[in-house]
Amino acid sequence: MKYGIVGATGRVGQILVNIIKNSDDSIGAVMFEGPQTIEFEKETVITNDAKTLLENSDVVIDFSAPAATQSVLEAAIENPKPLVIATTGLNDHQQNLMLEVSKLAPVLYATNMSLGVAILNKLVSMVSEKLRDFDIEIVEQHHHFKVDAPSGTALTLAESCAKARGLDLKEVMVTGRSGHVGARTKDEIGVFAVRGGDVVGRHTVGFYNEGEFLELNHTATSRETFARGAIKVSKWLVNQKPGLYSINDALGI
Ligand SMILES: NC(=O)C1=CN([C@@H]2O[C@H](COP(=O)(O)OP(=O)(O)OC[C@H]3O[C@@H](n4cnc5c(N)ncnc54)[C@H](OP(=O)(O)O)[C@@H]3O)[C@@H](O)[C@H]2O)C=CC1
Ligand SMILES: O=C(O)C1=N[C@H](C(=O)O)C[C@H](O)C1
Repeated sequence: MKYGIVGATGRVGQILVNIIKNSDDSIGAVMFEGPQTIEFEKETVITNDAKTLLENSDVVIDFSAPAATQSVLEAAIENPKPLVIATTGLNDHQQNLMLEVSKLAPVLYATNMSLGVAILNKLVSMVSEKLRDFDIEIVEQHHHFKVDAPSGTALTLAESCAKARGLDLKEVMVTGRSGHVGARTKDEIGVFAVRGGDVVGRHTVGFYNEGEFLELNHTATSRETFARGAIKVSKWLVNQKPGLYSINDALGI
């Protein structure tokens, strides 16, 4: 299979490139914005043009930035290809574009490509529904280079918690508290971002009540987890019909 990689020079992209280079698959094309900081095989097309990337790939994996994801989605309307999108911080327009492309080709969007987080997401949904009276607070920790906050994963986890209680996340999410903010309201879901050092990714979903609390935590210790997860779901995605898929669909959980 020929992969197209958006964000090939990035922190995750470089790991992805190395894994695929050492496998039976190949890299048809890579896309990034700035200078070329790593070596590619001579048959790999290096481009910053999404159309060229799609033309030279059987499946595209995207760990980049929302602007790059948008250009790939726009090009995919004309040249649909299976897309695995891992970039976070997408706006409503970009998410709608993804929906449009998914009518033409299989698209999988996951804010976290790890199996552990996929399971965590199912757990928090169950706990949120069963422990209805418990206050939910989510804390995520990431490296100091991360540009979006809260993390895509934290937002997905918050969305699962809200949905399990029949709440609209937009109405109940609180991302900061400072000053005389008053007592916590019952339905609030707090989502807080910590940034520092080289933390790969840590998410804690806490359920707090009087007399007890439960905290569910996932910690990623290597970015290889995300890269390997994305490759695994790509192999599943290429055999699917057009549609918008989740990581749960690909993992069968
Ligand atoms: N779903 C998941 O499991 C995970 C998702 N992520 C998400 O993946 C994304 C990338 O993360 P990370 O690897 O740490 O980021 P980096 O900043 O290290 O890498 C970003 C890559 O995207 C490229 N890029 C940025 N803007 C453009 C553009 N306009 N056109 C083309 N290429 C562009 C960069 O190229 P250049 O450097 O040349 O500008 C670089 O290759 C983030 O959104 C992050 O949240 C990260 C880990 C796991
Ligand atoms: O930017 C990162 O590094 C990560 N981003 C994803 C997110 O925003 O949830 C996934 C992972 O936690 C690492």
